[in-house]
Amino acid sequence: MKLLEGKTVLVTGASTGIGRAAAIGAAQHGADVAINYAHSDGPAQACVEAIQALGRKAIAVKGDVADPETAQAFVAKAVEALGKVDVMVSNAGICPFHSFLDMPVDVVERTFRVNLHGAYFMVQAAAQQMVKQGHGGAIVAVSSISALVGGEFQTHYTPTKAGVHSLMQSTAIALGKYGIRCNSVLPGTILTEINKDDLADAEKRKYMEERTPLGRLGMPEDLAGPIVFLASDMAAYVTGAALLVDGGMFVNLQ
Ligand SMILES: NC(=O)C1=CN([C@@H]2O[C@H](COP(=O)(O)OP(=O)(O)OC[C@H]3O[C@@H](n4cnc5c(N)ncnc54)[C@H](OP(=O)(O)O)[C@@H]3O)[C@@H](O)[C@H]2O)C=CC1
Ligand SMILES: C[C@H](O)[C@@H]1OC(=O)[C@H](O)[C@@H]1O
Repeated sequence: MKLLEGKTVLVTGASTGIGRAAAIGAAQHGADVAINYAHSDGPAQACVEAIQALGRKAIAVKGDVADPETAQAFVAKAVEALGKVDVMVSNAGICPFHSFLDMPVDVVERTFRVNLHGAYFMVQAAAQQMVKQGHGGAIVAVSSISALVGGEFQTHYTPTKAGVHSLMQSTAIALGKYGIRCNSVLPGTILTEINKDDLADAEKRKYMEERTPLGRLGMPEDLAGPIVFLASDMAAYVTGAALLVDGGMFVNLQ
């Protein structure tokens, strides 16, 4: 059963990792897809080709989500190429691990701007278009288990993920009257580029695996199903919700 037949889905940060898996997952469920990315031209093009190989339309639009104009341009180009916006998956993010006491100001500001300001303006631009179209829509933001728990080397990152979770709660209220649903997924530790260096430490990786009741770290594809579900009419009465996708890590106190 295809859950997104006839829908147009926009995904930010979809050259690699969770965004790429979400974009391809949406195409497997019948959607045309526009992806945003910042630097990785080759992987972004490869993602577009993977979607086209599934028989769906796809475009890649390069742009830094930290710049509010990127959001307006992404939505405009998606509408020009694919006709409309039904779903926005706000996923782009960075996590430059760093200790707290000597945290450089520019690392904090960049992380806030990409992860939180970027999500805010992408969600706003998509919602403006959905309201103009007049037939509702769905927004799924990629927050994190880190919205709920802390990290010693993530003091600049975890507040952005809590912020994204909170943004979905408030936009669910602001946009419900337009039939636009807003939800977040909260991934646990998923093996992607963002944590390749961090998890190169074999001891840390083993510790993270052992903390996960399902016995393994996540793969980007583990997020595709939950994101497609929240984007689809199967979740027609779900808004303002947050779905942990963490192999059980959050509940594993001892
Ligand atoms: N991996 C994990 O364990 C977890 C990840 N997350 C969240 O998942 C999201 C995706 O990360 P993940 O897939 O893991 O990591 P990746 O590094 O694989 O993917 C990050 C994506 O975001 C894009 N991106 C980065 N900065 C910008 C920017 N300024 N403007 C536009 N696009 C940008 C990258 O594009 P490019 O390469 O072109 O720069 C890339 O496509 C993030 O929001 C992260 O916080 C949440 C919980 C756990
Ligand atoms: C990048 C980290 O490995 C990852 O990011 C998150 O949001 C998770 O909490 C993990 O710490």
